Amino acid sequence: MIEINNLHKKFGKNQVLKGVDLTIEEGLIYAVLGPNGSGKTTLIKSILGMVIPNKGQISVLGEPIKKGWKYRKKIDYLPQIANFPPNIKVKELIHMIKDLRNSPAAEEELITVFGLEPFLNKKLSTLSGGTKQKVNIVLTFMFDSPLIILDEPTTGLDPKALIRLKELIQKERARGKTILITSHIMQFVEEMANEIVYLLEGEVYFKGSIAQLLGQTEQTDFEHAIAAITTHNHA
Ligand SMILES: Nc1ncnc2c1ncn2[C@@H]1O[C@H](COP(=O)(O)OP(=O)(O)OP(=O)(O)O)[C@@H](O)[C@H]1O
Repeated sequence: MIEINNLHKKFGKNQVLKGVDLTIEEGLIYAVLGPNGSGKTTLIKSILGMVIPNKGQISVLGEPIKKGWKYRKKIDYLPQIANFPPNIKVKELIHMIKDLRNSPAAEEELITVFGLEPFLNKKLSTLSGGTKQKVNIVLTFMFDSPLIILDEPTTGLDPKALIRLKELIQKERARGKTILITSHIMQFVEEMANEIVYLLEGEVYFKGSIAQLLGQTEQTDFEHAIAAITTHNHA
């Protein structure tokens, strides 16, 4: 699904990615983890073509992404911070994104699932952080792309919305989608991820299942295994 070879990215003197090699298989849920500033968002944005690498190759669905932007239509992306015009109403935003994508969209069920009907005629600037995030989730999941990338999707969600989000992710996975998630919420990662990708010092420091991570770090719970990851050898 995604093939990344020897990816380098620096911002000024800050060398963020120093040779990332990563294969993302179709139909699994991957969690991209790592300390603050380790380059998770930079890696995701490189896959999306929003960050241009200094070196290395990325292919999505067999096509090098340098060849053009059309592959972007195969990706649904939830950004960490979505900056939409504050004066626009929720339903206007949904229509605007549908027009821009020009792909079939199924937003109605998602609006119901996240209880957004009362907010459809409200301006974005009047919404709470969690409600804005629910709107962003609808905007991401209303399309039907084979690859879904979620940057900190749980931000601001109440427990009910979090359950709905988890159900949604599992449903999409069951339909054969590939899903890439970054999150600092280890319980969420533990519940959702089939594969862990841990970035450290610009490289993939660990890649494998949660069971492999527990074995390798000799820990019994996931949170401690993540905390202990750097004191053990490379995968
Ligand atoms: N556009 C940019 N210009 C300059 N520096 C940048 C830019 N984007 C990211 N960086 C820097 O690159 C490093 C990695 O940032 P990135 O957002 O990828 O990390 P992250 O692992 O997603 O962090 P977090 O866990 O805090 O979200 C940071 O030091 C950040 O300051």
